[in-house]
Amino acid sequence: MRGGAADRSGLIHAGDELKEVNGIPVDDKKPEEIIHMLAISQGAITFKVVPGIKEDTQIREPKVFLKALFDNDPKKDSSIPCKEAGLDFKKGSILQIMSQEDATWWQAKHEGDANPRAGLIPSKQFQERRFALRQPVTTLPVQRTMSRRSSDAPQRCTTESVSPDDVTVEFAEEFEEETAFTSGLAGFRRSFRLSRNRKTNKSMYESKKSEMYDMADVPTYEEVASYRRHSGAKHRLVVLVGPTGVGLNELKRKLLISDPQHYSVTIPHTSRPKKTHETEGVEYHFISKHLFEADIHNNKFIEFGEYKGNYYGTSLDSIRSVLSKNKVCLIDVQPHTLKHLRTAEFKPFIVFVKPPTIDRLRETRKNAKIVSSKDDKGSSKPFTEEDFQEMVNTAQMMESHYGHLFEKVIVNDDLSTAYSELQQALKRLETETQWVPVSWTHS
Ligand SMILES: Nc1ncnc2c1ncn2[C@@H]1O[C@H](COP(=O)(O)OP(=O)(O)OP(=O)(O)O)[C@@H](O)[C@H]1O
Repeated sequence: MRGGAADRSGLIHAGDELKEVNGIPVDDKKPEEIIHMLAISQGAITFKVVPGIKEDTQIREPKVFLKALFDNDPKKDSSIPCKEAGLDFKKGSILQIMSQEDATWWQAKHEGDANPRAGLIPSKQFQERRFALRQPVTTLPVQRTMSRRSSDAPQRCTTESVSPDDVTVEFAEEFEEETAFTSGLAGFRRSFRLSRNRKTNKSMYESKKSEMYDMADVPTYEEVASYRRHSGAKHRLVVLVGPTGVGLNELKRKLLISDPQHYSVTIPHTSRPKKTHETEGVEYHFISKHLFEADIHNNKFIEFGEYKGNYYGTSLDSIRSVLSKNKVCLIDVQPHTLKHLRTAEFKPFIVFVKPPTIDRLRETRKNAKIVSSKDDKGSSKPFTEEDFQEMVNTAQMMESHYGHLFEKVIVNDDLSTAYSELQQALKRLETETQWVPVSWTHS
């Protein structure tokens, strides 16, 4: 093992031929017998070896760090050659790779670990292969969202594709207007309300077919490098993800109120006519349906939906506009959108907001209201048992399919605790070094 006693001694190498152990010839012995001799010997061990060809290229190779995208418990791994030599790690652990010589078992240690001894980890290829064998092709529950769009609508706007968390975007405009607050933060109330409620048959949403392929990916490792934002550089995009009603808007609202000069949200586009009290670029960017469709075609929207025959959407340029003002841009999206945002340009910091247990939801949300999916008005109503259950189930599904993309998980039990956890995480983001995909550090 890299960093183990033999490696550190510098005297014994892979490829050496072992002739004797403690003066006992081992030419005729099986490896298990030699291992047994080693296991029962005490104190210094003497080897007689015929040196093989020395390979020391590894030492000069640059350090490689990988972020683990799955949990690994060698004790439960029946294929590992030696459980004691295995490295235990969790999703999100940063591993320093010490050897990739073996196609099946790499050697690695936890980044920053003072112990130089490496442990065995499954190689990327091996992990992918055994995961594929373990997982029979799963048939995901088919959820169809009824679309009101006309047949000539842009192709990407289809709602016929299916996914485990088949989603709908519901633009609850009336509700947004009801909850309007001070004009300085006006952008906030115009954000999309994202409804992932399967009960609804009133909403329209583009659900990219590629979402199905997300599920086919086997999350193994991602090569990462350390990154620290230098002063004056654009902020990382802050992306909140979570089930409907979990409190994404509430958390965003609190951040905006806390420091409107520092935090901001995007201004959505719409193809609906401007109302008399509205101003272009304040509530929305008002564009024609024709232009909206052209922009959809040109992939200008990160998310878009249709409501009462009008399009609403969040454009990539609206994110760029906030970031170029040197502000922290807060957005909340459907999880399948994440992969489109994971670019060197946006360097998204993805926060998963998770509901607490159902008992705690009952206690904490007694007086809270959720946007109703049962009527067209988007009016708010108290949470029901069904809402709580759905919130918990959706959260589980999101975590199991997209958990490897979340850099921070916050349980929204007590609101002020969740908020201060978020605030602290965002502070650290601006001051501390983080591990990000290596490709983000090349640009
Ligand atoms: N920790 C909490 N304790 C009590 N009430 C909360 C908590 N977090 C949020 N709420 C309340 O729950 C309701 C729904 O919150 P919010 O609108 O922020 O959810 P959301 O995730 O944005 O939902 P949607 O996706 O439907 O827009 C609001 O009334 C909010 O005040």
